[in-house]
Amino acid sequence: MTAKLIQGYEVVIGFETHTQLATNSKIFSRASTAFGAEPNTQACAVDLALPGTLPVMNQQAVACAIKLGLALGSTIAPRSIFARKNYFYPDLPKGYQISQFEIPVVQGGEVSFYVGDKPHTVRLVRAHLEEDAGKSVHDQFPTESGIDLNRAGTPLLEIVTEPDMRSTEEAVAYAKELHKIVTWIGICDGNMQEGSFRCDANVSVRKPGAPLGTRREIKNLNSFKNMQIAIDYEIRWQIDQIEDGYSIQQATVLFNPDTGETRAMRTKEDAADYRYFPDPDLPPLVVADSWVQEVKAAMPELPRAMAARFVESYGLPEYDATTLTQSQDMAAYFERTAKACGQAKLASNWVMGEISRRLNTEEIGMDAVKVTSEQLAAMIARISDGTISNNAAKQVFEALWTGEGSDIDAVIEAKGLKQMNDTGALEAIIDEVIAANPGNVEQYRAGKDKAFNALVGQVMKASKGKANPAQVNEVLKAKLA
Ligand SMILES: Nc1ncnc2c1ncn2[C@@H]1O[C@H](COP(=O)(O)OP(=O)(O)OP(=O)(O)O)[C@@H](O)[C@H]1O
Ligand SMILES: [Mg+2]
Ligand SMILES: [Mg+2]
Repeated sequence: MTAKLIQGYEVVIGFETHTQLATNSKIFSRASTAFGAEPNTQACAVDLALPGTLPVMNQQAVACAIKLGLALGSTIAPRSIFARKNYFYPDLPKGYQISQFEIPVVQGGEVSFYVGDKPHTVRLVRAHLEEDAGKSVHDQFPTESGIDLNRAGTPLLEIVTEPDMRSTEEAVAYAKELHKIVTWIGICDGNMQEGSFRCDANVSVRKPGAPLGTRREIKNLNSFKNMQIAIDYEIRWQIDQIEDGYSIQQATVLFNPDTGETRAMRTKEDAADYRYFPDPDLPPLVVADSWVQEVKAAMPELPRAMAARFVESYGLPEYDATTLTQSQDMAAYFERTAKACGQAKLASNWVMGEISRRLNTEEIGMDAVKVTSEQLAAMIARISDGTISNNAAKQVFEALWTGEGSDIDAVIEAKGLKQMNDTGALEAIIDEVIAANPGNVEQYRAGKDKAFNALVGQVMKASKGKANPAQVNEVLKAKLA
């Protein structure tokens, strides 16, 4: 792999992503995981590890891990172990976090994606189940910090990659692909603002061919935009340090969105500092193959498989298929439209074009789309049967989107958008245009294509845009021959 160098340095990036699993209750207790409750109303005795309580594994969380493993071609460990990761922090009243260390439930696998039109693959090391900690609240009280333990015990799947990424673009593309997959298979709601999908980017730089440089880990990047700014800044900062003669210290750094800079928070613990040991309260996690098969049978079709099918069965270009499978909603909408009108490429053009453009400008999702797939299909049918032109269709679409009309034929009628399909009337117009533009006619006969286009323009204008351009071409050519 040839990587782009920055000032003669190669960039190396590895990701740890904490995905909050979409379970109703916590990983080891029955407390709710709903977001936004009053502070400290959703942490029970188990989440706090009060004496006499015991954690009980949430089966749903394990099912989520199995799904991810199946989606990414990983090995699902038949037997994995929970460990205590010991550290002190005010939002961790137990003094340890239950995590998986030596034997995680998901091992290996890979994520494949495109950067532009170049395919990339990032290998996974592992994905392990763990509980989240609480939250320290620093902006509620002027002189004190608060602790909110609602998040304590929320199930997380930490997905760890090999240090396989070689640029910021690649890292962001990886994160977007992973985000797409975890939301697609329904194990995570993907809400980055609420912290459901938190990425830590481990960044180092080195001269090509040199051993790996020392990494600094940027914590909790909560938007793709911030991710890009933070990694870019971190790369520059590390190169500047090295060029100035300093060495890089392994550290955990925070990104400040207000300044666009990263700043060291603490020097990084090594695994040994956590004094990991198997949690005596939890037996090994045993996943029978029959369970894996059961989950597999219920897996939805994955985005890449779906894209391949769109190419195969609808004859779509690769680009269309990849774009349409950016989200399940969009893919489903496309497919309903294509099936209903039998014009897959036209359906794809409208979904990727007009529909996407309007969703973007109005900052709404597919769930709030204002033209139903039935309406779009009916409109496309009117384009392909020659009732309206593509241009007229834009006006129909506008009326549907704004709610001005809902029945396609009624809108076409009311706006007078019907294409002229009466050959006699069209011929009359063309005769008039030919008579009125002898100059253009002469030029066309002398071999000037431009003059022909001018005549087509005149006919379209005279028909008030209702002539069918293909038909105009045909009749005009015949008459001029
Ligand atoms: N030299 C390096 N440059 C960039 N990334 C690296 C380098 N070495 C390791 N990494 C990446 O750093 C990440 C390390 O994650 P891992 O969970 O194994 O350990 P950790 O960060 O020490 O633990 P913790 O979960 O406590 O943060 C991996 O994604 C790995 O690919
Ligand atoms: Mg980690
Ligand atoms: Mg880490």
